[in-house]
Amino acid sequence: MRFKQQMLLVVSLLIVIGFAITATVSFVISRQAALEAMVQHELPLTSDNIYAEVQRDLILPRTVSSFMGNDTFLQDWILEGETDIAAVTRYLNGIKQKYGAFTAFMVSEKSGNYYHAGGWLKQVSKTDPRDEWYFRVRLMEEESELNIDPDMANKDALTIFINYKIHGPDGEFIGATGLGLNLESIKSILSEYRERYSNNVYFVTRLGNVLLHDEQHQVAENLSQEPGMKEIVQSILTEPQGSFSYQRHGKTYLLNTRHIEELGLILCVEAEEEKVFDALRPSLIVTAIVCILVTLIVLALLLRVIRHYQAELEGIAWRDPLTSLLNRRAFIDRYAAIRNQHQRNGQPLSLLLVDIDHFKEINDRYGHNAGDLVLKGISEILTEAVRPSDLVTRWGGDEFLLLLSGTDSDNARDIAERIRTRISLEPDLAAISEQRLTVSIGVAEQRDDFDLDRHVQEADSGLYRAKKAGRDRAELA
Ligand SMILES: Nc1nc2c(ncn2[C@@H]2O[C@H](COP(=O)(O)OP(=O)(O)OP(=O)(O)O)[C@@H](O)[C@H]2O)c(=O)[nH]1
Repeated sequence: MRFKQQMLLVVSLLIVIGFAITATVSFVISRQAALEAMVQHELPLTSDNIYAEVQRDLILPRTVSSFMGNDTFLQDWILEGETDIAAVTRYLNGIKQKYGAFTAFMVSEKSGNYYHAGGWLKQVSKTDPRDEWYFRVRLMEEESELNIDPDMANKDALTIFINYKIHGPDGEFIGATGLGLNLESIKSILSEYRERYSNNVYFVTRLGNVLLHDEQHQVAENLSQEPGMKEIVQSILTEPQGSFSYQRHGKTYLLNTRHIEELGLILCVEAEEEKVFDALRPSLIVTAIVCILVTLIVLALLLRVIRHYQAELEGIAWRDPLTSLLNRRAFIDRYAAIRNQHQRNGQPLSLLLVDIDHFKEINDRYGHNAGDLVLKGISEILTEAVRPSDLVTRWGGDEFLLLLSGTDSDNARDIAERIRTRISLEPDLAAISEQRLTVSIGVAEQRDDFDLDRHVQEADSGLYRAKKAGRDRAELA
């Protein structure tokens, strides 16, 4: 491989490796930062917001339930023997309508009757698991509780019940009342969070049963059934708050948990780790594009610089600094190829060896600078006199060697004659030497058995003849 290509390869490799290292390091750092932001800020913040919204949704129903538990109408109605069922039905229905509750209910301790907005529903029974709540409430120390149960009065729809105790005038327990709230409103909060932040939100009971989840998010019925959660489920159920990561279906999830004491539930907010990297992808793509562009630009510049210096070096190596003509080395380098090509094509090829007459005198009389000007002037005339495909060389000192393609000796001699006349009539050259400046030219056509030395020798013989014959002429060998 050539030096230039090696250089370009090494430089592009260095740039690409440099960019790859920088991009990898910045990706790893950004990934870490994004994960930390997700674990430490986004998930806890989402959890706080949902907690606040759930709280807000429950405040009014709690207040209304508390009001019902302390309402003298209900107390009196129970104590007076529960005679006017229509009155209590109206009362419960009114509250249900006014506060948009799912249900409003009241149970009498004395009769065990369960009333709701539609009237009498049933009698609570210790043996019916559905009535377990009532027997729990009557024994509990607190005045109220929150509970999630199916509502028998509403086709067993899952409902949040706010249960309040009712006391008689002496503080004795005479019944329980309260409101039931539709879970749909809370479910819609979960959907909203999934759509807005693509976070999965679900509620789990203290036993790990998944109670409430966004419809589009599939979760096991109990956290312990989720294989990836085996090791963390105990911590989720016992620690008031927690940050976890676990695997599900080959994907990693970041999970934030928080116990909501008022509901007896655990709020779980989780995000897919992959989604965190989605945000980093555009910056990676931009880095890759910048890397490619910078590499291409640097390579293009490098190529230009290399070409420039290569041309400059070639100029130094192959050209005569005074006249900018090809030097002897360049001529020797090219001669063989040109000669072979002409031989193959059966074309003639001729040399003109041009030597300035009495050049030494010009140098001696007018100085070296004047001599240099003459050399430059003649090189310009020579270049103009032949075709661009011909070679014009400063052969050495005041000698120029011209290689004329497709030119036989007759033509070469004509060209030599034209050059000679042109130089001898050039006023600028005459002005330097204060007399007509002339050249002598040796002409030699290439022959099959000629190499360069032999060919030049032949031209030199012609030149010698021209000089000998009195100069200012062109002669064949
Ligand atoms: N100014 C100048 N002179 C040079 C340069 N190279 C060679 N010369 C001079 O060119 C002269 C060549 O002279 P010759 O070819 O030997 O003799 P001449 O005076 O040209 O005489 P004839 O060739 O016999 O007509 C020498 O004096 C060299 O010093 C150059 O680059 N610049």
